[in-house]
This record gives sequence, structure tokens and C-alpha cells, in this order.
Amino acid sequence: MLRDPSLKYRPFPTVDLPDRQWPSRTITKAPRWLSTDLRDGNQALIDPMDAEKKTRFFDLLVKVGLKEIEVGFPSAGATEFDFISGLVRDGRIPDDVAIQVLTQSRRDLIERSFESLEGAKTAIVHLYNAVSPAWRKIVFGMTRDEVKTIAVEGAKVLRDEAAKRPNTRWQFEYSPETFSTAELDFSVEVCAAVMDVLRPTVDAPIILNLPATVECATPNVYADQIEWFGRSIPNREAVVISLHTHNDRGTGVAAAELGLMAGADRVEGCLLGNGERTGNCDLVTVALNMYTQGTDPRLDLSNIDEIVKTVEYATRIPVHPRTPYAGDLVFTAFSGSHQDAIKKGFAAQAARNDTLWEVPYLPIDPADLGRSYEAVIRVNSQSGKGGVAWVLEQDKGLKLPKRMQADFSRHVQALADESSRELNAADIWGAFERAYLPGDADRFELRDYEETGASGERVFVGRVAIDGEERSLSGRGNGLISGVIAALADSTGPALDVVDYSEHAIGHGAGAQAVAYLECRTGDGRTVWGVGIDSDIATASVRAVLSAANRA
Ligand SMILES: CC(=O)SCCNC(=O)CCNC(=O)[C@H](O)C(C)(C)COP(=O)(O)OP(=O)(O)OC[C@H]1O[C@@H](n2cnc3c(N)ncnc32)[C@H](O)[C@@H]1OP(=O)(O)O
Ligand SMILES: CC(C)C(=O)C(=O)O
Repeated sequence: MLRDPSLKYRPFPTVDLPDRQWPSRTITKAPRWLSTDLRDGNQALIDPMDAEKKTRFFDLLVKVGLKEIEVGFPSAGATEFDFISGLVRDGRIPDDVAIQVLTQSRRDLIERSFESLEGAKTAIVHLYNAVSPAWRKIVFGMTRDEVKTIAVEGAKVLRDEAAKRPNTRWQFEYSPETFSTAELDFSVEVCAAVMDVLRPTVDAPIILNLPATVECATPNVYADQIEWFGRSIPNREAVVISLHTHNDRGTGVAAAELGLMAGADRVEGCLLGNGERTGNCDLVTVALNMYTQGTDPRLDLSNIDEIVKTVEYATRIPVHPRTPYAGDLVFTAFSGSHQDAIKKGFAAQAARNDTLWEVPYLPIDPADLGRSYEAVIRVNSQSGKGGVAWVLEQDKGLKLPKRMQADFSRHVQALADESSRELNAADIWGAFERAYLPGDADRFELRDYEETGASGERVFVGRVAIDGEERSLSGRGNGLISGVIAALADSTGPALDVVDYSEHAIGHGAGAQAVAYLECRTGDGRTVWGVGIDSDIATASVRAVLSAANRA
């Protein structure tokens, strides 16, 4: 890298628009969406999609609710042409969906593009040519006027080819490619010249698509450019302003959002941001950003995993686990304080019982995207007691008392540090069993027992193996638990003071079990926890006492 990058690069010029309006606007309704997955997305792949992959992707786009779908570049070759003409011929295009095709502004390519659409009920033909200085100079070697002529001549072919096929409802789209790096007045001049040929009306508007072909500036500059263009283009009511952002600086989504605030009507992009180089604007993110502000994006993204699966299959590019809304890890917290807040958030949500979503660290309800809550909290050495307790509750239905969560968390932390890996639900349950449930190293093991007594006094009479030798014990107390504690204390067992006791059912119906949690203080002032699980709640509490005695 250069120590002085200014020798090689220049700051991007800003737009002179002191009375810009977009910063104080918000997005309050869904735009028209166009998916260019099968065109911009496809042309950027190592292995472009074959007809089977394109068909599967097309069906997904229809299912998601896209009403405008750029299906390819028909003049690129037979694969593209046959797929597009096949879609039309086989009647795969729903009546409320318009397919779109892209063509360079060259007569033979435009004619071929129209041929691919023969018989379509409705279609959008998208014409483009680059207009910015570098492309004029380097790619075309042409003046401004000559570049404008490319667009105008192409538009004439569009007009004439459409006129030959009156049974199709044609719409036209023109992209001054490289718009964001071109002089604004020149883009307006070229677009206006194209409009002079195609004569759009309010009822049959032209789509003027304004690409950030290569993203070269902060998104506010793009928004200024869009607002400037919208104010300057003649016959604005007959124009649909469309955005087509790329992500070279990592702000393709932000640019599209600010572009909408700046007055655009339509957004082009790809599901999950595939596309040339760093990708196109990610339509899923823009739509769900809208959704989380309470605006219906009019796209159905309720099965995000199906979307990911199909996109990965068709593009052969894995979706990054941190991809907004869709990545594998985006609703997962490993860290203790995040887990604690999420757990409390779910509890508060359930207690409030209204529809408003307010769960810390989760900007959207994963269930809205078809995701379960299972993966919301996962445990490793960065986790805390709340996260561990959550996993145990989700997996085994155990709701540990707060102070016991801290006790158990120490066992899990030791295991996580020792293993240096994520702990799954089975690991956590194993740690719980070792910490509190009967095991080989235990001194006291319950064989059977009876409970007798009347008028406020309970008597525990039981057979308990102590250090492997079966003994008959009995003890009295004002309840069963104190009876068991008394029985143990009389026979070499520890002296235990009960500090806290709680119990709850696990599951419902015939298979339901009960769990008892007991917090005790030992004679030497330590706190020990005991847990008992049994189909009978009284037996669970007896087991909990023995569990505490074993830990004492
Ligand atoms: C920003 C975008 O994503 S635009 C879409 C890009 N997508 C694609 O290119 C995928 C499909 N493309 C193709 O299959 C081929 O490029 C084709 C069929 C379109 C053209 O192929 P070829 O005729 O071999 O030309 P090639 O691809 O090399 O294109 C370069 C020529 O097109 C000219 N050209 C480029 N864009 C345009 C345009 N929009 N209008 C008119 N001419 C153009 C260039 O100036 C160059 O002309 P030259 O050969 O006289 O110097
Ligand atoms: C053809 C245009 C819209 C394009 O893909 C781009 O500029 O990125």
C-alpha cells in the first residue's frame, strides 16, 4: 500500500444540493422490486446457472413474491436464449409477473432479445450503455454526443421491435450504466433523449434505472444524485426511478435505502446480495430492514432457510453465517451478557403477552423467518449462567432457580475451558447429571422409603445404601424433607439446613415428571445444591435431599 494514497486516488466529488430533502424522509412503503439474480447474479458466477438451476431459482422468486424478474441476457448465447424462450413457451410465468431481459445497445443484440420474448404477455426490455467519463474515454473512445447516440439508436430499435409485436404488453427500461460516476447533467440529457424516442406516459412509464455500477462514494452521495436526477428529469410522472446498487464499499444496501428516501420508486438487486464483484444490493436485507420498522415489504421471506438453500444451490456460493437475517449465526448469542438479556427478553415478552417485539439483541423475531428459538443461545467459554439455564430449559424442561444457575454455570464453565469448544445440549445435560444426579461416587443412594405421621409431624422410614452398605433409616420432621435430613444426620450423614426449596413439573400428561431443587447450608457454612427427578413429586424431594447430602 502507498504511504500517500492521494498520489493514486482522489476523493469522490460531492453533489451541490444544499436544499436536499432526503435526510429528513423515512421509508414508509415498499418499492417495486426487481430481482436480477438470474442476470447480474448469474453473470458473476464461476459456473453460470444451467436451465435447471435457473428454473428452480425462478420458481423461488415467484414464491417470494417478486413481480419483476430479470431472467437473463438473451443474446449472450443459447443457454440464456433457450431458458427465456422456454419460460414463455411453457407458460411458467404467472400473469402478475413481468420478466425482464437485458441487452447492450446494439441492433443485432436487441433484435435477438425480442425474439426470445416472442409470445410473452408482458415483458420489460432493458437497454444499457455506459455514460461516465472513464467509459466514454477508455471503453468506447467516444464523445458525449456519440455516447448519447448509442442510447438513442438503441431506443429506436426497442420502439420498432416492440411495434412489430403488439400482442405483448411492452415496458422499457433504460440504464445509463455507471450513472453514479457520471456527470448528472449528462445522465439526464441521455435519459431525456431516450424518452423522446420511447415517449413514456403516466400510464405507460419508462423505467430509468440509475446504477452505482461500481460503488465509489458514501451512500449519501448516491442519495444526492438520485434526488438531483428526480428533480431534473423532464416528465417525471412518466418515469419510474429505479435503483441498482453494488456493494464495492460495503454499503450497497445503505445506498439503496437512502436512494428510496431520495425519491426512487423501484429497487433492483439479488437475494442475499449475489452479483458482480462484491455483489448487488441484497434485496432480503432491504426488505427485512423495512419489515423491522413496521412496513410491509410485500415480499414473503417467511422461509429464510429455503431461500438460503436455493440460492446456495444455484450459485454454488455459500451464504456467510453473518449475512443479515439469513446467516446461520445471526440469531445466536454465545456471550453471557447477550444470553442473559435475550432470556429476560423472552420472559418479559411472554409476560406482556402483546404483539410488539422487544427482545434485546434480536432486532427481529426469528420465528417470522421460519427460524426456531433453539439456536438463539449456544454455549461456549464466553457464556454465562443465563445461557446455560436456557439450553437446559429448552432441552430438558428444567427451570433452575436463579442461585442454582450460578452454581451449575461453574461446572459448565470448567468443562468449556477444558474442552475449548462449543458445548451442545448433550454436553450440558452430561455436566448436570455429573453435578447433581445419582452417580457411582455418591455416598448415599435411595433404595425405597415410606412416609408416615400425622398432625404436623412427618416420619421418613427408608432403606438407603450408605457407602455401598444398605441401612434402614428413620427420621422425624415437620415435613418429609426435614424427616429425611434428620434420618441422614442420625446415621453419619451431614447436618443440612434448608435455605430454599422449589419444584415443578416437566412435561405434561402420563409421562410427566417432577423435579425438586434444594439449597442447603452445611455445618461448616458451605452452600450445596441437591436435585431430584422422579415421576412422583414427594420422591423427587427425597432424592433432592440425598443429592444435597452427596455434595455436602
Ligand atoms: C454492468 C453490467 O453488468 S452490464 C451486463 C454485462 N453482462 C454481460 O456482458 C453478459 C453477457 N454478455 C455477452 O454475452 C457478451 O458480452 C455479448 C454477447 C453481449 C457481446 O459480446 P461481444 O460481441 O463478443 O462483445 P464484448 O463482450 O467483447 O463487448 C465489447 C464490445 O461491446 C461494446 N459495448 C459494451 N457495452 C455496450 C453497450 N451497452 N452498447 C453498445 N455497445 C457496447 C464495447 O464498446 C465493445 O465494442 P468493441 O468491440 O467495438 O470495442
Ligand atoms: C446493466 C446495469 C444496470 C448494471 O448491471 C450495472 O450498472 O451494474
